[in-house]
Amino acid sequence: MKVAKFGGSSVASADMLRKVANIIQEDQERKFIVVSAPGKRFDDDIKVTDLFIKLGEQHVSGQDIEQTLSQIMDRFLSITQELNLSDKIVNRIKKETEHVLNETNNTNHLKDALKAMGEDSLARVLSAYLNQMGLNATYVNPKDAGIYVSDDPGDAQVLDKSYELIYNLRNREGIVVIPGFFGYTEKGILTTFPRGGSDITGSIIAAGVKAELYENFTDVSSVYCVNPSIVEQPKEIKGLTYKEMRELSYSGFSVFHDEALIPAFNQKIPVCIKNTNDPQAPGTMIESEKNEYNGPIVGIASDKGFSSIYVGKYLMNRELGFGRNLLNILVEEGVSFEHAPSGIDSMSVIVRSEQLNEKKEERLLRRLKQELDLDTVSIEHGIGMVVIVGEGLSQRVNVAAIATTAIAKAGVNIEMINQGSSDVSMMFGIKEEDINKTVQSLYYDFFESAMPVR
Ligand SMILES: Nc1ncnc2c1ncn2[C@@H]1O[C@H](COP(=O)(O)OP(=O)(O)O)[C@@H](O)[C@H]1O
Ligand SMILES: N[C@@H](CC(=O)OP(=O)(O)O)C(=O)O
Repeated sequence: MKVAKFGGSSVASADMLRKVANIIQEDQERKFIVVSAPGKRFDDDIKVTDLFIKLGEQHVSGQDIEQTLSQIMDRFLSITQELNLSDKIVNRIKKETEHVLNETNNTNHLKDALKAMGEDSLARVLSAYLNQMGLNATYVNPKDAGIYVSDDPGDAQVLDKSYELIYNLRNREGIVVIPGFFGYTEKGILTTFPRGGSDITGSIIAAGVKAELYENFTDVSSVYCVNPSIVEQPKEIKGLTYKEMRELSYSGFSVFHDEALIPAFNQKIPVCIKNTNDPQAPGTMIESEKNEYNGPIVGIASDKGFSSIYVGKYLMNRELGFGRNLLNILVEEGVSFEHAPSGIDSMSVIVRSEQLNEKKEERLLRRLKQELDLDTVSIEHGIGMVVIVGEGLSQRVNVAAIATTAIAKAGVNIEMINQGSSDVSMMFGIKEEDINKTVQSLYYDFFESAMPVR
């Protein structure tokens, strides 16, 4: 039995849904289908999830919602009409949306209930379409599927008890269509995963039903070794390990959600990234071990939006508990950190800038200075992270040399290097505006030139 998840790009239009239905029909092992909300059909298009978020914001602030509501319904209508499905489906989506808007008082619950409407509605549309094609398919709500999650609106995590419940889905007849992106708390409140979280649902279902394979259908034929928007037609990755993919996803490979690897990894379920537009292509396999080894690193990921907090204090190295006290202040201010390289008398803490605002930053720096009795404290914004990833990378003697040479050739100054506690990645902090040329130069030296790696 396989789980097939179709992302927003795969369910963006009626044409795409026809391809999805053919893929499902082609292989009887594809029993569990997880879907996202309709995504972008073209560059300037708006994802249905973003339209639902806008609808909620307008409703909460007392603005007129009519235009956004009809924009959403038009997206679904264009799909159902082209697929010759009954208008009843869209009428039901509209009624349910209005019900959520009128009956949900808690703003967090409202936001999540609306965010989930895109996936929920699309799952209903797809199962109706599969039925129309003569297939036995049923929509199953995540609550009935057994997906229980923590009480963290917009940031839910699956509860362990879910897996046993999900296993029972194997007894259902026919094809099971489940909306991605959300589950229910033990109190029965609908709660969503982080953005892009339909991948997480797919992995949870795959782990729960103990699938032989989790297929993740998207709009690219494989995971490339760098983001294709930075390097044109980069090399494809045929196979990589869970650990490598998790590092790459966390560091910027948006093709697969980093949190989606864990359920599959725990049950050792292989994941295959495939293209809805080219389903015969082999795609990229993610497993515990790689069969093919094609170089010292598998990929280069990059991300922006980091800030570096620099603290300096003479004899910091001799002060017991300095690091703990510093991190404690961050915890109290609700700021999580990404990396914390340290020297003898100094330490930098890299955080995601989105966690800060002017007031919080001012308070944080003041508290650090006073409570840690620092000589200096400063913050730099606009930091980008470039991460090279590959199992066993730290044991290869000249990987760091190739990387730093490539970065130097791009004329870029390295602000921070972190070999990482893992054996899998090496990280470089640079200025955000230098990301593209850094990645391009690294790509060339690691993947295009014949420089030997020992
Ligand atoms: N290294 C990479 N390999 C492949 N795609 C990548 C990579 N990095 C970023 N992407 C982007 O990820 C996109 C697919 O992810 P996403 O938009 O979330 O798909 P979906 O709509 O299926 O959920 C691709 O279109 C591509 O632009
Ligand atoms: N629709 C949700 C969840 C998701 O996974 O979407 P997509 O498959 O388009 O990345 C979002 O936009 O966040």
